Amino acid sequence: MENASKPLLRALSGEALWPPPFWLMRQAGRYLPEYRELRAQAGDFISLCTNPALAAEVTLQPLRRYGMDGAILFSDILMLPWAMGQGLRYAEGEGPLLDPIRDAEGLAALRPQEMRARIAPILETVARVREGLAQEAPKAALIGFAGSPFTVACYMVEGRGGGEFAHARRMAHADPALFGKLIRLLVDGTVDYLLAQAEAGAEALMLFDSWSGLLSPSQFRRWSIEPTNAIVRAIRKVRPDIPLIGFPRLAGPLLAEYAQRTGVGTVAMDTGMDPRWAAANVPEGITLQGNLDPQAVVAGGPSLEAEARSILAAMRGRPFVFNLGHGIVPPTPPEHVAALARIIRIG
Ligand SMILES: Cc1c2[nH]c(c1CCC(=O)O)Cc1[nH]c(c(CCC(=O)O)c1C)Cc1[nH]c(c(CCC(=O)O)c1C)Cc1[nH]c(c(C)c1CCC(=O)O)C2
Repeated sequence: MENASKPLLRALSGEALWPPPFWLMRQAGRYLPEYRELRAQAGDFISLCTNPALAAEVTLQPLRRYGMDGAILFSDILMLPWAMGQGLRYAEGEGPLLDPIRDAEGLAALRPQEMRARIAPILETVARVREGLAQEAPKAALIGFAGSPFTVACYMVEGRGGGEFAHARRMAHADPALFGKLIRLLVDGTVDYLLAQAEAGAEALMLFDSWSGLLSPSQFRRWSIEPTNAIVRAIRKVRPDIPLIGFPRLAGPLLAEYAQRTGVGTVAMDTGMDPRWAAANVPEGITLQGNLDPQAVVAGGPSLEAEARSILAAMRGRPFVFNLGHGIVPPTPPEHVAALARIIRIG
């Protein structure tokens, strides 16, 4: 299927379509009973991410219910440090736990040379999802992804989420040489990883910088914009036309500078971003994506409808992809997602 006939790829390449194409961050996951069933079969989360048959199935589940325009590879941003040899587990109710890297020895213990072999099952998932889409949803496009270096470094240094990543942010100030070395390792690893996903069949690539909004403006430029730009330039050399989406969550007004300077063709807006401000301050040629509050989807009803319509109205006439401002949360009733899909499709 040509790019030209896939609405998501057209919008990501700068076309204003109405109604806009949509997909939802974390569209595969615990809010779906069919996900919980396969997750239980797989055992732990890493086993699910490294089982191509199950991971491909989970990727396709939300499209069967809701007909999104995009499927996002079922994996996790922390599979990259895992593939580089960092200890990782997902504890029930605690989220990811990693063996923290706090010094040069910890960094030296990583084995980036093993990465390619360890991501093989994830690339196999990509290939299977492409086949599945060709069969079941030929107009939907496959999005590959990675975390941005800063956000992945936050988890690698801290060892866990749930706080404000004080150790990682402190290391960035106190030992920028060491933190910079970690960031460079992640830039190179992320370029390899994303190009491998593209080679395996991913049609667009997204970089999640979920925690870049914790940085001061100068640190944001150094640890979010610059590494993202390095990744974009390296990918463009090999894949000049593949759509790239950047998500600098909580960046506030720095979203405009991120859009101008990273080179991504699409920026994803978080829940707190005013779409009208973004429309006025992000260059016209850049596609916007977002940004419905995931809690509005949990609530459903008139508030869901009013919020969705207000985003649609603000984005009319612009290259735009409807999405949430952050991932779907587990308590979301599946029928509210169906209601949202109907609202978007009416435009
Ligand atoms: C920061 C981050 C992570 N992972 C991700 C981010 C960036 C986006 C964001 O800010 O949310 C990205 C991610 N994680 C997952 C996907 C898969 C594709 C999809 O969006 O459907 C994607 C794109 C699956 C997942 N990643 C995780 C799950 C839940 C695992 C389970 O089934 O128990 C899923 C479906 C686990 C995870 N993974 C991560 C955390 C903090 C957690 C625990 C919290 C939680 O459970 O939601 C790290």
